[in-house]
Amino acid sequence: MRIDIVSIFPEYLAALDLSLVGKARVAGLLDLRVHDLRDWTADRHRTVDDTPFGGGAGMVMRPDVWGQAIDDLTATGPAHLVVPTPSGTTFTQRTAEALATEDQLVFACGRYEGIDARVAEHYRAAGHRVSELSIGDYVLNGGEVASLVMVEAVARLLPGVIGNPESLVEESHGAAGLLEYPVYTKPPVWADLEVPDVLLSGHHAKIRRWRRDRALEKTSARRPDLIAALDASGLDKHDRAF
Ligand SMILES: Nc1cc(-c2cccs2)n[nH]1
Repeated sequence: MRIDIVSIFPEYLAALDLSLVGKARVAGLLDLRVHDLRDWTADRHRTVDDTPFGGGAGMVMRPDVWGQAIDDLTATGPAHLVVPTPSGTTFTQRTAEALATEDQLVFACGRYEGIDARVAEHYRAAGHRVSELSIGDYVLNGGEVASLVMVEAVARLLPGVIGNPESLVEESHGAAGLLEYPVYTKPPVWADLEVPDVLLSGHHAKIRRWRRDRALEKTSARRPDLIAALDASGLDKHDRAF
């Protein structure tokens, strides 16, 4: 997969050189390129924004500069344009799974009051998939942090990026559709707190059952909406024996 991220603060994306995503890039599992939007400006001041038509506070990012950048970056084939915005549809694990199947993602990091609406409109009309996505109901100063979140969530789903793909099933919001059970490691007693006996029993069926029960318990308590979704998908009732 190729991922292009365009920003007026490309250094904000330096975190993608580190850890899991950084290693995946070095290993050639992910072709990730970060670009400075101002490289596509034509004026001396490298202008990327202007005042909003219709008035109002702040500045809007120009469509012509974004058009130059996105045209260049999508010249090799169909790409999925991702525009982080607080007014977008909610980015979830399902969204990450869908994006992870794409050949190319282009993240357009908006600043100021946003990107001229014609950019998304133009690329939809040109046949590109365009997703305006929110990572939550709060407002950031720009799309860079949201892009970091989404790129990490997508990259870790790519083949070979994480060591044990089985762990993707049982993690929160994974294929099981539940929040993750509580985990423990050495020492067996810490701050006068012991590890649940079942986890020391070596009885794998009981451990599996205990973990499922704790995952169902936690999900019911914290995210009843996820339980409702599971019910709708046919969660076996006795499966809730906790
Ligand atoms: N979820 C979310 C996205 C954003 C922004 C994206 C671009 C500018 S602000 N804020 N909150």
